[in-house]
Amino acid sequence: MKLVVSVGGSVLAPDLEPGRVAAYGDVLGTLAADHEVAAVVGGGRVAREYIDAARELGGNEIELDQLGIGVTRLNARLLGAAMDGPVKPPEAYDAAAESLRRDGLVVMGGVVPGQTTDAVAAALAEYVEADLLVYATSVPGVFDADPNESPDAERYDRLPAADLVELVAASGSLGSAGSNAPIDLLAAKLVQRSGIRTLVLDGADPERVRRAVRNGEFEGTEVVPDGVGEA
Ligand SMILES: Nc1ncnc2c1ncn2[C@@H]1O[C@H](COP(=O)(O)OP(=O)(O)OP(=O)(O)O)[C@@H](O)[C@H]1O
Ligand SMILES: O=c1ccn([C@@H]2O[C@H](COP(=O)(O)O)[C@@H](O)[C@H]2O)c(=O)[nH]1
Repeated sequence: MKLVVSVGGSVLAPDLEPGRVAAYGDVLGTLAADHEVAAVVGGGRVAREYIDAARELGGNEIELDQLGIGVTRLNARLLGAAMDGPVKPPEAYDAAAESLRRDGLVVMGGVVPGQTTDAVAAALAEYVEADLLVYATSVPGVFDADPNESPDAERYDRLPAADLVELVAASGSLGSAGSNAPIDLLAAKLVQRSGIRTLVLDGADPERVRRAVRNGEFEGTEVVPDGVGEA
């Protein structure tokens, strides 16, 4: 199977704890024994802190995105170091696809301003024709409202891709650099377009990613292609 895993910076390195990065490296490395594995790493709190500081200094949104991309690539290097020694993460989809073909494993961060690594993961999944896309994030799925703001928010177990697009668009998440949402709008649209099976789960423990891939056991939200499961 060809697998793309989006590893949120907030789950990989919330506090730069090497043990957690090693645990992710171990899980992805083990999965790579049986599958082709591409990991796309986010920027997390550190990216947001840089972006906030640069915004106060008067940086424009593209400059702030570029800072964010820099941090995602640092995090990608960190995860790469945990797996196979430090490597420079590919900066474009064709280079990432080439590494994936050659090595069966690739780790990358951001690509261009104006999006998040959610969209990078969805685009890479479409580019390499992945069988499965997993978002390992800081919340246990997609909810009908932000679960960190609304204690009564309910999780979707299965969500048609069109509904995901609608929900993300309604939340106004297509915003400024460093904004947070379960998946950004571009990612949601790419997931819809590609029809690739997509899971959103709590990635705090990388074992959840392993179980989801290995046994199909997972708690979170499965984004299903439009029309699937409808009467
Ligand atoms: N409807 C929703 N369902 C789930 N999460 C939501 C929703 N709306 C907003 N969120 C927010 O989306 C965020 C998703 O996690 P987060 O921003 O930490 O992204 P990440 O991709 O895991 O990591 P990174 O920090 O690298 O961006 C959470 O902070 C959560 O509060
Ligand atoms: O392709 C990309 C990836 C990221 N950015 C910017 O970086 C931050 C942090 O990325 P997350 O995926 O949200 O952790 C993001 O908010 C963007 O500002 C980008 O511009 N392009």
